[in-house]
Amino acid sequence: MDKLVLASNNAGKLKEFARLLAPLGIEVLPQSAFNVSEAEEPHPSFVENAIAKARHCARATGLPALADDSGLCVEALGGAPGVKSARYAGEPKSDARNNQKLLETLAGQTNRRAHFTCVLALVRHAEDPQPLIAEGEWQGEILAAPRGAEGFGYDPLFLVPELDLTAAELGQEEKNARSHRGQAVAKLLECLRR
Ligand SMILES: O=P(O)(O)OP(=O)(O)OP(=O)(O)OC[C@H]1O[C@@H](n2cnc3c(O)ncnc32)[C@H](O)[C@@H]1O
Ligand SMILES: [Mg+2]
Repeated sequence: MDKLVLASNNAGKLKEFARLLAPLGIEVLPQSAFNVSEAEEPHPSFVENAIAKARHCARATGLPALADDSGLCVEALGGAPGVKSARYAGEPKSDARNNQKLLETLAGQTNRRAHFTCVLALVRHAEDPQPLIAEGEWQGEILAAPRGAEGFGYDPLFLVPELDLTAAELGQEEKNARSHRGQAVAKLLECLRR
């Protein structure tokens, strides 16, 4: 494998992957470079959606593809928004409206525990019978008001309790060192070295 396509249209994720995948030492291209259409993500689990996105991209490009399906799982909401995190407040996708809806939904709620989940799927080709899968989780709490301007998505509401900082108050290196995505990539790189 000397080239890999990132099967994501999320600018925030792509930025994080650029650093996280540097140790791979291979050419990593965004799927926008190939005009890949947006994949369907209809499944109830992160892993199924990640595989669907990776296969869609590999089919369109003829190259190995890596997809990330991720989301925020809030304990008091039974794991919601979960796989629906990107469109929690409906179409079109909007981080600002998602955060607003989360704050409103959790108003008066004392259990603020939540975690981010990331599932990565790497397929060598569209019909790969053995996708490489790697997962990561990041535990935190949902604040009552946003803090910080880094990152993307729900980062301004996601408090990392041991630091007393939100994910949006962390530099990219600091976030990558702790995040669900950082942990999943570390495991993926481990699998690839075997
Ligand atoms: O499917 P792609 O094209 O990769 O981009 P997406 O944004 O639609 O990605 P997902 O379907 O995996 O939805 C994940 C959503 O979960 C949230 N999310 C995931 N990782 C996050 C992170 O590190 N920080 C903040 N929010 C995150 C954010 O709202 C994302 O839009
Ligand atoms: Mg998506």
